[in-house]
Amino acid sequence: MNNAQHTKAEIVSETYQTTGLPLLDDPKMRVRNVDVFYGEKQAIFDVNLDIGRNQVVSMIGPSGCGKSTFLRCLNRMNDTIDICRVSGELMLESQNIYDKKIDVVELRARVGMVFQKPNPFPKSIYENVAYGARIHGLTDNKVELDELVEQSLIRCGLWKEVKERLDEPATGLSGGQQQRLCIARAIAVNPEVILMDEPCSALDPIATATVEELIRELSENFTICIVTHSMQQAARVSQRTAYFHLGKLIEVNDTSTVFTNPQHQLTEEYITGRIG
Ligand SMILES: Nc1ncnc2c1ncn2[C@@H]1O[C@H](COP(=O)(O)OP(=O)(O)OP(=O)(O)O)[C@@H](O)[C@H]1O
Repeated sequence: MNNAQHTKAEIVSETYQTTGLPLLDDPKMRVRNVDVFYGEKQAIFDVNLDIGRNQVVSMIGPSGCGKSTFLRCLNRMNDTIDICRVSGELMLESQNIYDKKIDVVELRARVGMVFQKPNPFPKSIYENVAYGARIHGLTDNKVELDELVEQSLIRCGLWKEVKERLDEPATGLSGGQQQRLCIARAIAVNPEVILMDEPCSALDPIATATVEELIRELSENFTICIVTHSMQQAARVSQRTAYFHLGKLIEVNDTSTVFTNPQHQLTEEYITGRIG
């Protein structure tokens, strides 16, 4: 470890208490004292954060700072990693999502996820959207299902592009279309929260702009948490931004404050490009 890194680690441990406004009135999700370990190694340290309703919150920070790990706590996706252990309290409305009685499949319908690489099922465009609704028992009725598929695709701006080819394989769509299809699949089960882990990193600039526009529109009805490597993207799509460093939530505030008037030295160094 060189001196500069050493100093950063010291800054984080000496001053660790999240700067800004991590807590909100009447949040959608409430995270308290969350630690995450992979085996012996701690990846997230004592995070306290409220996720506001019908808002977009961005998670930013250098590679390996724990953004994805934190995001995956919010719908227990870390349960799929054997060595991963999460402690602390994570509430969705008034329910502790780590309660033993929680049905994780139901939880993931309430808190949906969109991944970095578009991952449509190897099925038709129609089936990709209808599948979740069927397995979650929303409807089996063909007319209702048709309506649900159409509405979900309309909301994702994809209907006009695919309505003549609903029975074709989803894998035949472009990358940007596939990602919008994955978002349509997530919203078809009417989630309360949508988690997005770098949803545009595999897309070209035009497809990225379309997905960003979609994220802004969806935030009218859904709570959205997005991990992004792009500060410009965080600035364009989110109302709040959370800056992570070495597993700690250093600063969170409304997005314009984080980018124009950061309160913590580490946030400032990151947004001015001095931490990569
Ligand atoms: N499955 C895993 N097993 C062991 N360690 C892991 C695992 N996933 C992540 N880690 C470690 O946890 C820490 C945080 O990783 P994480 O992927 O959450 O960071 P990130 O900020 O999302 O990084 P990136 O921006 O590069 O995607 C890193 O030190 C990483 O090596």
